[in-house]
Amino acid sequence: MSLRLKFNLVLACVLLVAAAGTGLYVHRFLQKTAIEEVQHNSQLMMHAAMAIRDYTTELVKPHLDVTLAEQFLPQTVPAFAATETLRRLQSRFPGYEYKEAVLNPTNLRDRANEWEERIIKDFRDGRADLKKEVTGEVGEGMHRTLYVARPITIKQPQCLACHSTPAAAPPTMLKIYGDKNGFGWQMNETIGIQVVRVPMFYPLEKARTTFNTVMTALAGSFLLLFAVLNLSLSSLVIEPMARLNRKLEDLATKDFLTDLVNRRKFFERLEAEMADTRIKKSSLSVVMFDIDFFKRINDTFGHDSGDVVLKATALRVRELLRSSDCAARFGGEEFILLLKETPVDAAMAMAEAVRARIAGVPFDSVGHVSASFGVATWNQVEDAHALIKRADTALYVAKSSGRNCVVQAKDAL
Ligand SMILES: Nc1nc2c(ncn2[C@@H]2O[C@H](COP(=O)(O)OP(=O)(O)OP(=O)(O)O)[C@@H](O)[C@H]2O)c(=O)[nH]1
Repeated sequence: MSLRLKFNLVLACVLLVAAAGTGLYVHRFLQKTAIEEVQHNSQLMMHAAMAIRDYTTELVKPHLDVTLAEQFLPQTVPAFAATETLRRLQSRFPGYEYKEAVLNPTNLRDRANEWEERIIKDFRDGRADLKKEVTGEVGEGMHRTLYVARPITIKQPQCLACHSTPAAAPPTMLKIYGDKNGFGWQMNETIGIQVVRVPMFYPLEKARTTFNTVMTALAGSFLLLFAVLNLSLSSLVIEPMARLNRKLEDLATKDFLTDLVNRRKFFERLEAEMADTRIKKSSLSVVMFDIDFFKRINDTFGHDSGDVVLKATALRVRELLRSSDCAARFGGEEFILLLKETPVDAAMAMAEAVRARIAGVPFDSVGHVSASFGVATWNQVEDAHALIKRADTALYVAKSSGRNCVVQAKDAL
């Protein structure tokens, strides 16, 4: 696995974990904030209703009670005042509701529905604490609302003036509401609940939009970070390392005088090509050659001139080889060629071409130079050392046969 792939996998994992962690935290925080906002709004409505009730009882009712004998004014009833006032909010704030739900109301508009009845009964039967509010959620999606319910318990005897029996009630009230409903209330009886309903859709929708915005910004930042870290990784680590690796590879495999591969690399290539040749059932040859009387060149023209001859020889060899072949400096003034898919006749011809190229054109400031050649074709059985040994022996024969010639190695026993 490449360094970049490993780095990107680790980085992607870290960023995913960070995004998931942040997402979870932000989501919870926004949901909590949205619910708190709804709760705050519901408390605000409940307290507004209580304030209107108190205002009506203390500042409105005493002034209008004197007219009760001639005309019953519902505006003097605290429940009516609170309900009517908060109902006017609904045109500006749809879904925000206040209701005084009663089991047996004077005004049938206030009759409790099924789930309100359940809450009233919870208070009446002691399943809910009369001193506390009950809160909960109803509905789904767009219609999901939070409700707060407080018990309405008869605590003041003057309430019973209108609600004990029709005979005790003001005739002006009976004229409006009749004598069928809203009677029989008892002291300390929980007759209904004040209910506030606040829609949860808007704060939750706001939380969802905020969450999406935060996560999109986070994803954008992470993508930017990903790109910047990748670019930095390339320029600060991967490219310098690749350059260093190439240098190390060159140091380990190249001959720096001739720029040919060295002995170690040649063996590696030879063994790989032998395996390939065996699979393809093809042929492979090596040509070993050594410059004749090289010591004399050094001694006559100097060591530097000897180096120039070695470099020029490498160049001449390279010009003749195919790209699939390989030329190596085997040591001192000794070279070796690896010829792929080359039977012995073609290898002999190549060796002869190289010999002619070296001997045919004089070298700068040194003049005529020659070399002796040994050619061996792999017999598909021997190992790399044995093959080279046979080429070396043939080269020795070429040297002892007068030099500047090509000798074919004997077959291995
Ligand atoms: N200039 C130079 N000379 C080298 C290098 N490596 C080895 N030599 C010289 O090559 C010479 C090889 O000499 P010998 O082994 O006697 O061979 P030769 O003189 O070529 O004689 P034959 O091979 O028998 O034809 C030695 O003098 C080495 O010092 C090198 O990198 N540069």
